[in-house]
Amino acid sequence: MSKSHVTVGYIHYPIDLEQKSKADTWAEKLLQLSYGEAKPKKKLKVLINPFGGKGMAPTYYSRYAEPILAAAGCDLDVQTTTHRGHATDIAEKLDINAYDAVVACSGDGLPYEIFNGLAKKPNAREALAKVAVGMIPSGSGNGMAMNLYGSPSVSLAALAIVKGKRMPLDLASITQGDTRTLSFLSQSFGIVAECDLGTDNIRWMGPHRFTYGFLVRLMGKTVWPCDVAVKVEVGDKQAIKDHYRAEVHKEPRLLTDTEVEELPEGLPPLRYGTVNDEIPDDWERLPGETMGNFYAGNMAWMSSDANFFPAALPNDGLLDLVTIDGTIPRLKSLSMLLAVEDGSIFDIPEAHFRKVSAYRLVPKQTEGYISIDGERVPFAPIQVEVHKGLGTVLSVSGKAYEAKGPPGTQT
Ligand SMILES: Nc1ncnc2c1ncn2[C@@H]1O[C@H](COP(=O)(O)OP(=O)(O)OP(=O)(O)O)[C@@H](O)[C@H]1O
Repeated sequence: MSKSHVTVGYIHYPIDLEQKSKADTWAEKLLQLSYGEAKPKKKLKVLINPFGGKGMAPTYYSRYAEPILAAAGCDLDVQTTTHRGHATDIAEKLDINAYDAVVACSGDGLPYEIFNGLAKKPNAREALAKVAVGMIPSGSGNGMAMNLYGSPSVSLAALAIVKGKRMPLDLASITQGDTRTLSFLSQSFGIVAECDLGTDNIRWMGPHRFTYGFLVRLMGKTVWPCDVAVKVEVGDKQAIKDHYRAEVHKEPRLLTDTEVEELPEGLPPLRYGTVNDEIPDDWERLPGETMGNFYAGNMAWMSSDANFFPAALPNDGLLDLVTIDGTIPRLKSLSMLLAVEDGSIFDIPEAHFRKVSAYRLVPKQTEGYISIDGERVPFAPIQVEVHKGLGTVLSVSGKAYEAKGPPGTQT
C-alpha cells in the first residue's frame, strides 16, 4: 500500500489444527478493528460509464477496483451504462432492499444521475436514506471521491468503499421552469460554468482544460450580469470559520431502520416554493451587474486540485456560496486561481463567501452556461434550497470531508 495505490496481498501461516480456534478469534478481532462501525461485505450495485473521462472506467474497474472489492467479500452486481440517463433509470427502478450502496465508476455525472433516479421513486426519502452512493473515480471531474476518500486513486477509493461508513449528505433541490432536480456537488454561473461546460472542444487536455479555459476567458469577457437573492445563514468569513470549527467533529445521527421506513412519501416539500413563486422578503439581494463567478458548493473539492469550498460540511444543511466580481484586476483573478488548490482562496478579500440555505439566480443575458454538478442545464432562472442530510454516501470519516478546512481552523 502506498499513498496513492493499494493492491490485494495474501499471507499464509501454517498452523496446527488445535490452534485453529485461536486463529479464528484473532482473525475476527482483526476484522472488527479494521471495519469499526462500517458494514463488512457490502452488497453493491456498480455502474460503469464506459465514456466517462478518457474512457478508461472499465479498465480501471477491472484492474484496480474489482480485485479489492471481491477480496473483501463484497457482493457485486455490475452493469455498464449504455446511454446518458441510464444510471437515473437504473436507480429509479432499483430494489432498495437488495443493496447497501450504488457505486458509480465514473466522474461526477453518474452520482448526479443516481441521486436523481432515487429521487424519482415514490418513496424517494426512504430510498435516499437507505441506499448510499459511492464513487470509483474514473471521469474527468472526480470531486466526490476527493471529498469522501481524500484521493483520486481508483484502488484507494475501492478500499474506502469496502470500509466506508454511511454518512448523511445534504442535497439541494433545483427548480427551473417546471422541473425539480437534486444537486449533490455544485451549481455554477459565470466563469466556472463557462470553463466547465464551454471547453468540450478541448477535452483531450484532460483536467488542464479547466485552467486553459479560465485563462482564455480571463483575456476576454469576464462579466455575466444576473439578479441574485440569497437566504444567508452565516454571512462573514470569521463566523463561517467558527461554524466550521463547531461542526466539523460532530458525528451526524443516522436514522434508524424504523425511522427510515416511516419517512413520508416523495421528496421533502419546498420551504420557499419554486422559481416561479415570489422571492421571500427576508432574502438578501446581492449585486449582480458585474458578476464574474457565482459558485455554490455542497462539497469542498470541486476536482482533484480545487479545494474551492474549504468550509463546506456534508450535513450542516447549508451550501457554501462564493461570489467574485468580474471587474477585479486580471492579476488578482490569476492569484485566486492559484489559491484554489489549497483552499487559501477563502481568505482573499475579493472572494465573498457566505453559507446559505437557499437562493435564486436570474441570468440577464439570453445565452450562456449554468452548470449543476457539472451537467449543463437551460440558461434560465434557477431557485435552489438545501435539504439537510437528505442523501447518503459512503465515506472514510462518517462525519466530514477529506479536506483541510478554511485557513486557521486546522487543529
Ligand atoms: N454509455 C454512455 N454513453 C454516453 N454517455 C453516457 C453513457 N453512460 C453515461 N453517460 C453520460 O456521461 C456523462 C459524463 O459522465 P461522467 O461524470 O462519468 O464523466 P466525466 O468525464 O467526469 O464527466 P464530464 O463528461 O461531465 O466531464 C454523464 O452525464 C452520463 O449521463
